[in-house]
Amino acid sequence: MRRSVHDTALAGRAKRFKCDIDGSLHWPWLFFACDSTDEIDDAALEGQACRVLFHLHVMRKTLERLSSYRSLAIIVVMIFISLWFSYLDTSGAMMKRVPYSEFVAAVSDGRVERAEVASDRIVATVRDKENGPAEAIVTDRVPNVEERTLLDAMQSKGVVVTGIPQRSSPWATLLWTLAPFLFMIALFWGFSRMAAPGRGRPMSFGRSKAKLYDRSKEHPVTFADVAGVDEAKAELREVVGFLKEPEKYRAVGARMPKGVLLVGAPGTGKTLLAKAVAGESGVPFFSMSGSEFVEMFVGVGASRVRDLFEQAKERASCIIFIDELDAVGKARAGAAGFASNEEREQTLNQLLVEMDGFDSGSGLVIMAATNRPEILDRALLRAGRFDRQVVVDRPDVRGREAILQVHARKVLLDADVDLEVVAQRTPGMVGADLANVVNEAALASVRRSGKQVTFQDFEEAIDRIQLGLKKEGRVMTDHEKRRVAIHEAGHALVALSIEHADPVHRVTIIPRSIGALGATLQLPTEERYLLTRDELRDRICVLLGGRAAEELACDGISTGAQVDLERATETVRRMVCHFGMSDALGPLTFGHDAGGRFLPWRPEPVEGRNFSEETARIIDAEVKSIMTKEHARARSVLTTRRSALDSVAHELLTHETLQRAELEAILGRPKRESRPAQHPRTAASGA
Ligand SMILES: Nc1ncnc2c1ncn2[C@@H]1O[C@H](COP(=O)(O)OP(=O)(O)OP(=O)(O)O)[C@@H](O)[C@H]1O
Ligand SMILES: [Zn+2]
Repeated sequence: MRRSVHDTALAGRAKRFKCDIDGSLHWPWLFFACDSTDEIDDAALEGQACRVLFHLHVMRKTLERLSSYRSLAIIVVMIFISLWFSYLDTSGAMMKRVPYSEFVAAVSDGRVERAEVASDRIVATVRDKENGPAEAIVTDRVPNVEERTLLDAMQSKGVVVTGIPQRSSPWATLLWTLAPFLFMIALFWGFSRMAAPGRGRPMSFGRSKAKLYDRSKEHPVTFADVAGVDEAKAELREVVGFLKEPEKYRAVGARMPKGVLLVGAPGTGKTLLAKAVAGESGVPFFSMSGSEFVEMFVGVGASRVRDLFEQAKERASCIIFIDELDAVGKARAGAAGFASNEEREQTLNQLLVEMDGFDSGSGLVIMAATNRPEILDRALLRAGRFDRQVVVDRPDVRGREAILQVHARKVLLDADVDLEVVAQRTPGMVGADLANVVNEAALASVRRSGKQVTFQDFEEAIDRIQLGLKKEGRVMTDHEKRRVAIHEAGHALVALSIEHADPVHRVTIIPRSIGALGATLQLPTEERYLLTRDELRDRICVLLGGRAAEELACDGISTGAQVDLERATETVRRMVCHFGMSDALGPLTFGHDAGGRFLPWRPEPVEGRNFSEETARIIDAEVKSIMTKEHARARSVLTTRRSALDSVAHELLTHETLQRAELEAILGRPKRESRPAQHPRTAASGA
């Protein structure tokens, strides 16, 4: 009786196949194998027959992958052509065929030049009777008839006689001709086996490399794991709402944004937020980095984009997350642009096409992250694409505390640890840095074999991250040590003496691995978003304090002030060129600002100067004049407090590190009002 293979049988067979064929089987193939076996009796499917059938079907699948029957047809034709030629070659069908007697006559006439003798025929080169040109002939050999006499006759006439290989059987010929093709097929078979999930994919350039996070498999990230970015979270809650209950939105006719772009400085938690959206809404999450799309070959990126969207659409509702969107989404070069990059542009175009190509009600949400929104192609940002932009800001002091709390859940904290103070000590740090601080503190605790993480461990961790490792093994001469002490004392004293400088938190002459021989740590009194001209000037003055102290108290100056001078010059230049803070030039800006919004550096140099030679000269003069003024001011502060400078330097040499209270004890009450430290931010000046 013939009947269909029903589901349970199929499932059982699938299990068996799985162990039979070392796990490389996956479901689609099984279905493929079965859509033709359903006509076959169940019993016949058992055992060997079943396996053979399966292999045959897999083979067919493989051939299909070879872009199917057209190439198969070509292969078959090629096989026939080569078979035909080898037949002609071995049978001598293109040569003149002569009767045996005629050949014998030619031998006795001495017209035969050479002869190749096989078991069933003789191929020879024979001149014709008029001594014309030699031609190749073939004759059927009659075995055992006058054989010896013929050979003797040929030898006596000086014919070169050689043997030729036996004509091989047609089957062997077929096999040899087929060998390369069989080899190729085997190769593809191997490749397609490798294409099974969980293995490398040699033939899959165009496949997207997206990683799929399935909520059911991993511990899902939720909004509780992301702290300090409350505005961003609030905006993303809406996306979660949509993914959870799309009908509610559809009912009112509300359209969800197709794309959400997270912008913010590196390490602020953009990736984490995207994962949290997936975790909260419980949908699959495809994650891929922008740089993974772009390969050397034109067209690969585009097909990866296509593949990614195809995979995602099958699984909607789901989230596609593209990290480092700027790697593909950089503005396209104009028509005249030399540096146009064909591959990247194609990839970007494909991305634009795909984003247009799905319906915003389909449950597919695209999220992307970048820290360079300013270089993105305008087309990406227009309505209907990444039409919602969420800024993930650097956390403020309360945000930092919240982030520290999230990460401190995983470590054993000593009772003396106040995360609020740690947050105050880590201004400017982002989520990734803070995660690092907690981890470094835990490591510090292990190093000293502690049971819990103490506040001291946190202090050490912060220093490690801000200033680099302590270089305790570094031996400095007493001379050098004294110079560093004076230099740092100079910074500290100037900072304590002028009105707008941030209070000094700590001075140290312990060398650190990031090039600094000592450091003066200042913490601002509150979280600041603006700086006045006076504050900037005072900063410059503090930076120049180190050099000024060396001039006054050491014999001559040293290389130790390089970093200070660089920073001071950069600040002055920005004051003059970008902040309009110079009297001679007035409220104008010159040149291009040297930083992105979220990155402190500009990745590509901006060419061209938008001011005249004359202005350039005035800018230089202004920069120089401000620097000179501040330098003179620092010197005068230190000259009037020369004895204080010496005593701070002396204390530094004995104790190596001075805290704020100790400094104040040496100097007496500072001259200016010091406001209580609440929301500090750091400005560490190097050696
Ligand atoms: N707001 C935050 N709350 C808790 N942890 C955070 C936060 N921000 C960052 N982190 C920690 O830092 C790690 C790195 O963050 P993430 O990769 O999300 O940053 P990113 O903004 O995507 O950085 P990049 O722009 O460099 O890709 C996270 O795995 C997490 O441990
Ligand atoms: Zn210095």
